[in-house]
Amino acid sequence: MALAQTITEETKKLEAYLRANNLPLPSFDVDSPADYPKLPADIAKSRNAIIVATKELALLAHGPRESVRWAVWEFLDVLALQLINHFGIAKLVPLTHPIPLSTLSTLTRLDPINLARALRLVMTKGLFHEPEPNLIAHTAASRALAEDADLEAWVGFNADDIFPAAAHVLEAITAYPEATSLTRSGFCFAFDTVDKEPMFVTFGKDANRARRMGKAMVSLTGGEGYEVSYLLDVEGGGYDFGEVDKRGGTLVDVGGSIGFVAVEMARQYRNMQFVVQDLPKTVESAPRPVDADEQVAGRVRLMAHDFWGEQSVKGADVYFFRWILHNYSTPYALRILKNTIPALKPGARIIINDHCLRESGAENPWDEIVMRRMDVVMLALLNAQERTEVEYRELFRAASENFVFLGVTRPKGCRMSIIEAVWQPKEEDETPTASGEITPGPAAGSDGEETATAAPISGAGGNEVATTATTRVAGDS
Ligand SMILES: C[S@@+](CC[C@H](N)C(=O)[O-])C[C@H]1O[C@@H](n2cnc3c(N)ncnc32)[C@H](O)[C@@H]1O
Repeated sequence: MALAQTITEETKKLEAYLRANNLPLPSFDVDSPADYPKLPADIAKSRNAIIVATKELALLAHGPRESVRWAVWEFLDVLALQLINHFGIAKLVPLTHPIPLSTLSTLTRLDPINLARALRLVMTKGLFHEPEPNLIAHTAASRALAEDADLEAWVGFNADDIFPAAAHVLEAITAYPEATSLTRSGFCFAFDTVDKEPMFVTFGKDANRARRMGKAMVSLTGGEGYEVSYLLDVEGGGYDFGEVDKRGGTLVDVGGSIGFVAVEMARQYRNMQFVVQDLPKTVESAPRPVDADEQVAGRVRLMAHDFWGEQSVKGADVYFFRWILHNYSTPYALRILKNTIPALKPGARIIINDHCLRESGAENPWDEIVMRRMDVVMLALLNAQERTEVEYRELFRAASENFVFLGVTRPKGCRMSIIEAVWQPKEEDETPTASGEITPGPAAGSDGEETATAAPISGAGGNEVATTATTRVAGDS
């Protein structure tokens, strides 16, 4: 079988590389590294081929009917991981020696039966093992969960927030088939906030939940294919801010969280100025100073700003949106772009750093799975979506004819794309604010209902999206 041959050949290449470089061979052993080292491109390709071929071969070996029968049971694996994570079991198991199940059950509120069944199901995913009956020990994967607080947060956010939201998507899209409103998503149905508030507002009221999502985002950003370094690696296809840097230009990172992306940019580009905008509570939680290097910290300004209001930093060179527009269906995404327009000077760039979906099957199969899943996560949480190049182009066109869409690039090895447009107003359209000096005004606040009105444009699959959406964007978010 060709797949079996691929697995053999590519595994040999991977193993030879690891041995030649004195690197540990992959193992479930508790002392094995939790991550692969950075591999050269050809070996990374081999590793990917193994992942894809083993998955495909397993599907073929199961056969069509059995594959479908058991595919729909995968949520039970999530349930078991949710229990293990929620009750902090990974931290209760000693790293150095096994623990009797009976002893472990005295350390947790999970009763012995539920503890044992959750453990034994996650064991099938490589977390924990049972060297002898009723003796529980760590594997490398369960150790990672015990030691990596961001990974724990990632599992918690997915299992406790996204999992219930996903379970309510059917109810949400049955009641509201257009699926564009931020307050009518699966998440809102799951947590009883339909027509009350969007997810970000719910999280804004609960510091622990908001912190967990923030840490989960850090875990995702540290994961393979999402590192900020891709964006900044010019030779590898990242964005070249050299020209903006040369003239000491300004980049506004809209929804820039606690500034970690801007800080990485500022470390590489030593002349540029950065403004990081986010909601007040997020900005308050940013480290002060934002970086230990004074030269960097002195050029990164944190600012509370609500992007449902007009952009208050006028005349910057770049308005940067990373993981922002994919959080919103088209009416809202348009609103965000339109709120930026009054601040734009001719030549100003909008740079979006998000997934850009290609046609089905164009990605390598593992990237395809991750990106398609992310698209559905956006549906479940926010009635939002990942977009294709055509949809981005259309989004800019619908926001204003004065945007010139420059296209989409994608750094090698990265799942995220760089989508760029430039503001080129026809002369009569130029506004006085848009051509002058940078005026970082006070943060705009919004205090209640916002109505996002958009011309009808085609959404994914050619469906027309609603032209008007109403969302609460309360100041307490
Ligand atoms: C998915 S995170 C992306 C964060 C960051 N750009 C990154 O690349 O990791 C979305 C961010 O948008 C912020 N946000 C949500 N609503 C906002 C609003 N109305 N105005 C400004 N920021 C907002 C959130 O607080 C969060 O930091």
